[in-house]
Amino acid sequence: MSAKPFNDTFLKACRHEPTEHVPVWYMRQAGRYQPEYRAIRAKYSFFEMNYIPEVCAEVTRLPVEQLGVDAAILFADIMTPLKPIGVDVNIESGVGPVIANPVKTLSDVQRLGELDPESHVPYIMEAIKILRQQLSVPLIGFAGAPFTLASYIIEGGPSKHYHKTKAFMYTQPEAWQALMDKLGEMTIRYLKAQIGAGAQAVQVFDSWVGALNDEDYRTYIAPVMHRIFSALKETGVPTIYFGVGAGHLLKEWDRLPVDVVGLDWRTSIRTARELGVTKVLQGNLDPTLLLAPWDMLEAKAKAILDEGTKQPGYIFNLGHGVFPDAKVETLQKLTRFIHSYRRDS
Ligand SMILES: Cc1c2[nH]c(c1CCC(=O)O)Cc1[nH]c(c(CCC(=O)O)c1C)Cc1[nH]c(c(CCC(=O)O)c1C)Cc1[nH]c(c(C)c1CCC(=O)O)C2
Repeated sequence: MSAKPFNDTFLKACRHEPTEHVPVWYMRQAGRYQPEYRAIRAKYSFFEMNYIPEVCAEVTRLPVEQLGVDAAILFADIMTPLKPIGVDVNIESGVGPVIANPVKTLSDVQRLGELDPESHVPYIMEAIKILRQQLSVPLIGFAGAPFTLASYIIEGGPSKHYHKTKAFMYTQPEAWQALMDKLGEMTIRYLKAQIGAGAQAVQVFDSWVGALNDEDYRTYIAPVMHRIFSALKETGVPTIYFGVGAGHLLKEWDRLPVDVVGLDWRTSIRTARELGVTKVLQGNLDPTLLLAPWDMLEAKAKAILDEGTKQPGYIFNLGHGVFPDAKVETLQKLTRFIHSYRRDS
């Protein structure tokens, strides 16, 4: 049991409530920039780290203890629930997810199974239960969103332009719909199971949905995202929606029953507010700035804090994940700076 009092700053911000300091956590706060992570990773494959709840919990706790952030994010991958439903995926270091049996047709979609979290990913629920005993900050669960998962399943790996994915969407509407239904249902089950096990907030990563224009987003994606966030609303646990290069979709996102919108580094908080986004905002320091001189990094972080804290309900984060070449010391210093920040007026 942790002796520290529980720090609920992050959860308060998710609920639009004022907080004494600005809560901060970092996407990819567990990863290769940490020597301790690299040492553990040297012993296991990515999914082995996932399968052993004690290892998963240790890697999840590492950045909380090392950086002093206000939330933990479960150590897993957006691909984790796809393996048990029949996607032959591997995580290759420096590449990302690689899929041996990409989906090409409706029958490929129909072959994908239904996720039963208790029997398919019991290790995830076990890791969450262990972490809830150990952590004195909230634990964020997460999942990939249907478009982003579909992009890996259809392309077979990382992609630049998502040609195959979009061609599939345009030319095989019935199969696309079936895939969205299946992945939407999987996401709901997976996140509800994480919440049932103790996750105190959930983030849905739609990293690559910015590849769609706003009309296609409305047609092909908004309905399934609506279904997911409506289903999660019943749990009362705060939800976060994040995407990269998705600034043009923010008006659509503001209509979803989601609590927090995660901004990538391209769209400023001011722009999001000017577009009329009313949700709690999370973000969005360009992660490359972690490599810049400290004075520049501090000035950019301060400018973001000045914008973000204009109203209650703001969470500091990076505008995408920490890169492997970031320094632990820089993230420690940044975290201290965020915590010491107070608005001038
Ligand atoms: C698109 C996406 C993936 N995975 C994820 C996303 C959405 C976020 C984003 O846009 O970055 C989400 C993710 N992946 C991982 C986490 C763990 C929690 C955390 O943020 O600390 C989370 C939340 C661990 C991981 N997932 C991965 C690593 C690196 C694995 C290793 O040690 O080799 C980690 C720590 C692998 C992975 N998995 C994926 C990619 C692009 C990569 C990175 C490729 C690389 O740089 O090696 C798919």
